[in-house]
Amino acid sequence: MKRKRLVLLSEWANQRGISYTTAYRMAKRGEIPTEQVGRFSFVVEEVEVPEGKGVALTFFTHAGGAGKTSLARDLGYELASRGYKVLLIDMDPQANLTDWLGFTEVEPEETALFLYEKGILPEPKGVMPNLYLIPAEVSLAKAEVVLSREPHTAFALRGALEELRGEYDFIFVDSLPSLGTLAASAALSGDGLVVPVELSRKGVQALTVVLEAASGYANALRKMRVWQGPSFVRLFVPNHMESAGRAREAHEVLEEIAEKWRVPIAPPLARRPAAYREAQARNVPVQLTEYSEVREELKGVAEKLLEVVLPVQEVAK
Ligand SMILES: Nc1ncnc2c1ncn2[C@@H]1O[C@H](COP(=O)(O)OP(=O)(O)OP(=O)(O)O)[C@@H](O)[C@H]1O
Repeated sequence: MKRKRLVLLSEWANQRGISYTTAYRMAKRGEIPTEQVGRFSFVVEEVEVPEGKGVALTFFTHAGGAGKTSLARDLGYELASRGYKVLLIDMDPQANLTDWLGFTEVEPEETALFLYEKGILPEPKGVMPNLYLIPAEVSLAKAEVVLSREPHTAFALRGALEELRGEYDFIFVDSLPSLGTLAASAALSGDGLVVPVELSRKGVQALTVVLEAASGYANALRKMRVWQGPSFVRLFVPNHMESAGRAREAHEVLEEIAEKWRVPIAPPLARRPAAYREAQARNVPVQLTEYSEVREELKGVAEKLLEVVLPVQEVAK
């Protein structure tokens, strides 16, 4: 299927060995099709991408600050700019994903709360070409009350996503830092978990609990005959990598855990506080900050994710 792919004008110029000024002038004269996203100009190219098969993944860990939300935002942007149609669902009442994408005025009925209370998943909002968002706001926390009163509602999101899979290539669910009922409902909604891991002693220790929880979710889905595979955790994404020895030690422990549980590991993302602060302040993915080295890192993580999920996607077809 043909889709629009967005290439940063500066990157497009680089690829062709021409100066940014020349590319900018060509865009101004209408010689190349461009689209504006915030203050960034993109060249629009047509690409062939596989038809929407809707791989749904939950960004999951109870460990706070590991990078679930940043990763959902940045991988969502990365895949959308390659031409994949991506839906992000903010399942965290903190609503950082929603805020960071610049959505500030959100009503409770525009969030997943509407699904738990009324059985309807709200209409996604457009973020940029190929990228959509179901936002959150603080009252999404009330979904926990519904879930404790009506535990079977835990599968509501999974059911709603089944209907949406045909429309999107990827659905990324950003879970909250908890192992409670709302986090479980988010985890049960798709084809497995993407787990960002802070490269520290505490960060890798937290994985024991994540892997136990993941086994529980996988067992429930196996019993329903809706999931099978070696591990429900589909990818570890090491984050906050520093050059200090402690991060390397943590990576070695992560490698042992990953081997034992048969979970692939993505290339690590370096700790770059200034880049992530700038991304939040300007409501853009981190790839659109001044820190261009982070773009290559995110490309590497996206490649690994595609390698991990696409074969299963073919099988599930
Ligand atoms: N590689 C990184 N380098 C520096 N800062 C980062 C990096 N990745 C994420 N951050 C920052 O760390 C903070 C926590 O990240 P994020 O909110 O994505 O994690 P989370 O797991 O979703 O958190 P929560 O537990 O609150 O849901 C954010 O301020 C984010 O900008």
